[in-house]
Amino acid sequence: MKKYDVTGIGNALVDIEFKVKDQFFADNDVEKGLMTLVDEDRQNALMAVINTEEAKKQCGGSAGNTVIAISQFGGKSYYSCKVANDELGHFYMNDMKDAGVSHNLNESILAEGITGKCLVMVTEDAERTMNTFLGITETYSTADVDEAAIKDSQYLYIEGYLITSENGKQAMKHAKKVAEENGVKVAMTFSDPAMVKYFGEPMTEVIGASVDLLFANEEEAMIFTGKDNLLDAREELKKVAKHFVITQGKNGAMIFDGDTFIDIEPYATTAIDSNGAGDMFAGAFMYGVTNGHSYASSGKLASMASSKIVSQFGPRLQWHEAKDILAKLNP
Ligand SMILES: OC[C@H]1O[C@H](O)[C@H](O)[C@@H]1O
Repeated sequence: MKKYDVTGIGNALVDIEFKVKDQFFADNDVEKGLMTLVDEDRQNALMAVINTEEAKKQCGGSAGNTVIAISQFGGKSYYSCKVANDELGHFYMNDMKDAGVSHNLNESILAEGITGKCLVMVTEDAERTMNTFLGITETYSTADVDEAAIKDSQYLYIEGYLITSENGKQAMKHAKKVAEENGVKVAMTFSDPAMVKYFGEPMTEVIGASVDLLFANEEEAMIFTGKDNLLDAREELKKVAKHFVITQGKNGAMIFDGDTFIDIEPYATTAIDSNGAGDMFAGAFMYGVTNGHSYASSGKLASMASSKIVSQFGPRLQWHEAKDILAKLNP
């Protein structure tokens, strides 16, 4: 019996999420729809032109959102990450604890520096655009990987955003090696189209021979495989992942269970904010597969949960919402 269902590794970022009009991007020279890395001055300049009082502040990061989702459904998750000894670092640590996620953060060992922050800009079409200053999480390295937690988990979950630095890439490879040497399954997410567009080669290097479970959206699947249609892309993905999930937005998702493809129906909703929809899908799905559900049932749970997430502002469910969704899955 493992202590954790899933141990995640990824960037620890405090999200400052707010609504903008499309004009905001033109006025402030921001590229819509992507995650763009920025320096602290640039982020502060953007902060100066938004109404921060209307913004929502929560601990985030792609894998962070996923391990929180696992916890909210009743799973046991652990997050191996890095924040600084500053106000946002303490906020992050406490928010993770309140979300029921075990972690490697400890007040007495937080390093000096600046905690990473992500400005999440949400437009009326529910699209999310992110400008991220990584701060101290940019130094996340092999030394920060919690090997004991990985060994005591059913799955290691690797966030694709770590690929932007050499030390992040080494941490991904090291964590994967520790997992594989100890019979722990390896799951990975591409995180964002920009990660496979600009870091396709290092991403392939991290994947190595294969991963057990891969999460991608349609755009990421096609960019990574170099195919211009999903049918070809999904055939190519079989070469690098034993099982995989391709999320398809309002069209649901498809799962490859190692043998056949399973179509997952979407749940109709009015989309408000797509931030964290993929993270929620992965979290609900991994809760399912580590807690005795079939791939089809886990996919259904994930589809219900991610449709709920896009219907509201922010990447996290309320605890009672997670409970309600589970109750609908197992009436
Ligand atoms: O996937 C969404 C997450 O990615 C970014 O890292 C933000 O923190 C946001 O919460």
